[in-house]
Amino acid sequence: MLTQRDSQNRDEPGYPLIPVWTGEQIRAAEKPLLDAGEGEALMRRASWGLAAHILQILQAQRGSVYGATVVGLIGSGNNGGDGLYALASLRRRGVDARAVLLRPTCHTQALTAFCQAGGQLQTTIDDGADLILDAVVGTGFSGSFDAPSLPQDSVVVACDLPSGVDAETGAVRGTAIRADHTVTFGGLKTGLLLGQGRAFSGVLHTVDIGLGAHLPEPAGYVMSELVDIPGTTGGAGITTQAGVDNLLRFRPRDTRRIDHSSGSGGAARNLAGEAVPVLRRRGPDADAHKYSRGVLHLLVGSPRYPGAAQLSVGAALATGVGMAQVQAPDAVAQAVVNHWPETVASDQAERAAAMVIGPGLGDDSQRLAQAEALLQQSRRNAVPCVLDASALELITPELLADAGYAGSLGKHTVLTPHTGEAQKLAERLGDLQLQDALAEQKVLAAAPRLAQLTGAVVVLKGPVTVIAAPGDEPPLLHTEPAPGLATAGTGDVLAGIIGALLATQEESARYCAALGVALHAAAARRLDPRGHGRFGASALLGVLAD
Ligand SMILES: NC(=O)C1=CN([C@@H]2O[C@H](COP(=O)(O)OP(=O)(O)OC[C@H]3O[C@@H](n4cnc5c(N)ncnc54)[C@H](O)[C@@H]3O)[C@@H](O)[C@H]2O)[C@@H](O)CC1
Ligand SMILES: Nc1ncnc2c1ncn2[C@@H]1O[C@H](COP(=O)(O)OP(=O)(O)O)[C@@H](O)[C@H]1O
Repeated sequence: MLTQRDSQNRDEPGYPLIPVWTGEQIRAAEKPLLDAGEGEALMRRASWGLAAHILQILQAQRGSVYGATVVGLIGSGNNGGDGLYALASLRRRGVDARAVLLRPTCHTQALTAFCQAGGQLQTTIDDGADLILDAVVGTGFSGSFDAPSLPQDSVVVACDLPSGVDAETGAVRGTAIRADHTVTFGGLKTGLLLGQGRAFSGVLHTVDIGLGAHLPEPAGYVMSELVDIPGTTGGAGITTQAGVDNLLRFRPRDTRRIDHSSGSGGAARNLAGEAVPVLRRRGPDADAHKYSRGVLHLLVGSPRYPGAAQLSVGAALATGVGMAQVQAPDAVAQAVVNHWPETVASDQAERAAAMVIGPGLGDDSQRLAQAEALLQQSRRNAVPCVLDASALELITPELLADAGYAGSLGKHTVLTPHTGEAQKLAERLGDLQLQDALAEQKVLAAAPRLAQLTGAVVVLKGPVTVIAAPGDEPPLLHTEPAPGLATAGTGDVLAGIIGALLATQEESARYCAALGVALHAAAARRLDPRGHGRFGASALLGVLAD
């Protein structure tokens, strides 16, 4: 039976978590199967899935597959083998599939299968091809890649990973082939979502090649921007072909197509019927009052940056709190109250269920002293707290070493640095491992390291945002593009959103931080679905409540 709360939540968008692995993890999962002599079977499954996706793409593009021209660019390893087997399958469906061998050697059995299906080798890449298949190099990529030039008008499909993209970091080494679609095997790879990998991969499709039980704990979970789609979600440890495709293809504007009336009390499920974790905001209890719902205390703004206070308070109100109270110099507090009359100006944080410390404090020494005192109060009483912007400068080796706190800020504290702020923190804490990870743009390593060093939840912000908690829970990633967020003040909005969630949700700080990041980006994508970036941070406030 559904409770009143469940029925409210069913209308609330949720963000299913999809597991992702590094290329090395996928290769390690394949190893026992390869050792058991199943390599050929894996390759057949991969290539069959690849061909099936190419047929769908051709069908959508041309209205039919018969007579379509596909040119495969074939490398020397198993990636090329997958490509050749897929081309052989396509020929059997009436596709004019040809191959260009880009290296002196290739997978011999796959070449034989291609030739037996009537395939011809050629030395040039035709201008008129409907589709180019990039099967030059996949997870075995080393060194640097020199991408061939491709005809402008052909759709490009990458086999497993666009050639030239690092399977772990998404970095392009040399030049890479830019794909419109990537069909990847065994599970989503981090390199398809991080760095330049996201832009080079196009639409992602996955093919389940039966690695299931061999897959290790994921390197992280990517938050999908979706509501419930019963039966179509890729779950932990299982990546389902239809599931992940649907998840990654859906966009917020498509949500009207999703049937809220069917389903299972709001839980997303994978094709095996298993529940997958979904991040979802809860509304207030019917019998809540403002104090039980949660008071958020914000120490924000300074004479130099009064606007930051307006943004973070406005974001907290639009996200939903029992009460927002602002601690700021009189003129700043007055401006906030004039703009948001429901706000209470207060220098006392006694009733606070959560705090936001930092947006707009700048280098105002008086404000920073107040911030330090409030941080100590949060620490003493374990009050959930967001530390943002210049409040991050309060984190020093001495603060962490403070007796009684075991070298930790505590899992109730959320730090929200962008990579520049994280770099400064790394230097202040003297941690070379973190400095190196940041310098190499290895955000999936950097965020957990900072969480480990501080004992706090870390939101490492950027085009891809990584949320990591101390301990062994895998990091969460937000990768859906929202380039318009690269504008002043959006970080202040994020701090207010996360603060409101900490004050009102019965969930961990890690959960609230991740949900806040998803709500923030979803608001930007609703406001600016095409990514034109023609909005300022304050416009986000108007769409946060949607
Ligand atoms: N291992 C397996 O059993 C399976 C592997 N699969 C496929 O196999 C791929 C991995 O296969 P491999 O381990 O053979 O590796 P790849 O085929 O990805 O790459 C290795 C080959 O590419 C060449 N190469 C490396 N760096 C290069 C560069 N910078 N420029 C040009 N050529 C370069 C190497 O000389 C080597 O021959 C996966 O991406 C996937 O497509 C799938 O068939 C599923 C099963
Ligand atoms: N190119 C981008 N794509 C998506 N999100 C971005 C991009 N650049 C910045 N962001 C997001 O915008 C916000 C900026 O925060 P921050 O740098 O603290 O801004 P400010 O201090 O001006 O408020 C973060 O949430 C970050 O993840």
